[in-house]
Amino acid sequence: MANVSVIGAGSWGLALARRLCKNGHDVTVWSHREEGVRELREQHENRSKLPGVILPEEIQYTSSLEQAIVGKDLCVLAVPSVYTRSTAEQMKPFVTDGQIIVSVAKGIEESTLMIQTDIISQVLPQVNAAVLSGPSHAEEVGRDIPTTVVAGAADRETAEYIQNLFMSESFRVYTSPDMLGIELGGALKNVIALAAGVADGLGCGDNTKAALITRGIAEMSRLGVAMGGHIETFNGLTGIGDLIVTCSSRHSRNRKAGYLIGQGRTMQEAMDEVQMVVEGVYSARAARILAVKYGIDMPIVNEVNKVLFENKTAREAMADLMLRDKKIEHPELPWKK
Ligand SMILES: NC(=O)c1ccc[n+]([C@@H]2O[C@H](COP(=O)([O-])OP(=O)(O)OC[C@H]3O[C@@H](n4cnc5c(N)ncnc54)[C@H](O)[C@@H]3O)[C@@H](O)[C@H]2O)c1
Ligand SMILES: O=P(O)(O)OC[C@H](O)CO
Repeated sequence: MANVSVIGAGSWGLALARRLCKNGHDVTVWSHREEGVRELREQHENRSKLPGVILPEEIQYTSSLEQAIVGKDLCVLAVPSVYTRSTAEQMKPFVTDGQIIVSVAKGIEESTLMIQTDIISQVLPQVNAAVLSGPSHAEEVGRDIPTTVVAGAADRETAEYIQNLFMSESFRVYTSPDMLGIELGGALKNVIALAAGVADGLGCGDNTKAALITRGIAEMSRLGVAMGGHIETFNGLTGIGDLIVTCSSRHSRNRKAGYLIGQGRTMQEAMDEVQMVVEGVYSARAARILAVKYGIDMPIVNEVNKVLFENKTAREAMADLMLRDKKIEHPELPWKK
């Protein structure tokens, strides 16, 4: 059994801490708030982030990063992606050579366009950065609803170590060497999920949702492959799989924020109302910059940006997407005549 920690006590960090503890590991959870630590010790539940999921009494809680990191076989980094860099900076004095840090956040850093494991490796070059991602809402993982994810690492041994640590009868873990593809899928799907939510908010239907998911994965794959990710990854759990769950689920924060925008709220009003992390808002800007940099056509990402940041109405954005230049669905396919 391993001695592990989860850095970040939001819904995802706690659902994973519970999974690891139920798998028999010693688990310490770090929260950046002393008050959060006290509540978790007393209540064994985060009533605002993950209500109804009671955590095993064996889990330890701390607000000391030293306690959460020193001597741990593996640390899961589960703070929202906008805090990955600042948290990694604070972890610096305590990490050791080769220590496994598993990123579970989904986002592209706006100022650097970097994925999470690259940020971790830049700030903490001595660690072994890996990723765990896939269609996995905390609300379901916390209730042992069957879920499948992917552990990505630079070497097979690390990926299999993570797989063994997390795997259970309700949490199936695959392995993959394509960390870049995994992370781009996780970040970009949030932008498309905002669009799917907007469509729901406008009162569109299932046809619209299917169109956004299908054309969305086409955009994500084009960019991801141009950046060095593998097409198989975008066709898998961390690509189309995560896109489907985020665009369809009642648990999705990104879809919910999009829904509110579709109903007429501003971006800020929607984020305030969701009260949890809406990472698609940050990744949307990064995705648009990357699309320009790599010369990739990303019409849905573009329209999401215009609605979020340029006061374009959701209805106008939808109309403009529908009336873009006429296209061939798969230009690479040959005609018979
Ligand atoms: N919730 C899910 O179902 C889910 C599933 C897969 C991946 N993720 C990813 O996990 C990451 C965390 O999401 P979440 O849903 O747990 O978020 P959340 O909104 O539930 O919780 C965010 C947590 O971040 C912490 N935090 C706030 N400010 C901080 C700071 N300055 N430094 C460090 N920590 C701070 C807070 O204590 C809070 O508990 C995100 O990147 C998300 O994409 C979430
Ligand atoms: O669906 P969201 O927007 O809550 O994002 C959470 C996770 O990425 C789902 O896998």
